[in-house]
Amino acid sequence: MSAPLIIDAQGVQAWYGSSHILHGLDFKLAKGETVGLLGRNGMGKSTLIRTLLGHVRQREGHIHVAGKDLSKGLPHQVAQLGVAYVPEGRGIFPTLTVRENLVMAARAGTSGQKDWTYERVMETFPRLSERLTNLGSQLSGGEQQMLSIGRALMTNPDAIILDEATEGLAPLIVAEIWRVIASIRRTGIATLIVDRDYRKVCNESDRLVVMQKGRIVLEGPSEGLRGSSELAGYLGV
Ligand SMILES: Nc1ncnc2c1ncn2[C@@H]1O[C@H](COP(=O)(O)OP(=O)(O)OP(=O)(O)O)[C@@H](O)[C@H]1O
Repeated sequence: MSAPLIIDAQGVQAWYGSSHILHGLDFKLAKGETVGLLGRNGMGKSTLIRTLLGHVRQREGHIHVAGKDLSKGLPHQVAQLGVAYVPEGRGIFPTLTVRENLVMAARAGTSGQKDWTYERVMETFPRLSERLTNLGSQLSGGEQQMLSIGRALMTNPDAIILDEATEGLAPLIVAEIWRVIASIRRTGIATLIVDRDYRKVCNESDRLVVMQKGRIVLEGPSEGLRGSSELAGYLGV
């Protein structure tokens, strides 16, 4: 892998109380690549993401973000280094309008890049542009999800992590979100995707990482693993 690493984690372990969830795994996300993180329910995908982002405090191992040692880092430090997070269950401000939600997230990226402006987010999500004065709480689930992705883009990130971005949404909205994910990918922002639609993840990623019981059990180029019996076995499909 020759591109610089945005996330470089080694020997990551994590616990919730006395439950040992992650058992020493290595994970890398290089500049510009799209990684699909797969695994059955409860295998530790969200925990890995939340650990890399500094949300899980009970952890061990080495985590470097953009070359900086954030093994003991906090979520805002990870965000400042250009990693945006679209959490499962969204993460927007319900009492602020769509416009306010977007504008307050705006900032230049780590290299001063300002590619993602309010106008560009509006063009990307025409639906949101029709709801500018609505409060976050007044949006449909799909619109909230778009707003959450829009907020992440407004930070001009080097990487964006999408945890179950299409969960519980209607098929038309799901298709629209995948369209946006594909366009984010084309702009060169590194992306880490967790989604239940493993076929879509396989098709929309460069590399797959498969987890089972808090360990990485399979990884490699998506093209090679897509449709393999080994992948099907781990996913139980
Ligand atoms: N806050 C928490 N406190 C205690 N245990 C938790 C907590 N969050 C998750 N777990 C447990 O950690 C394990 C891994 O969960 P995690 O959510 O990381 O899996 P996942 O692969 O993302 O699954 P899913 O697709 O169902 O979200 C599960 O056994 C889960 O019950």
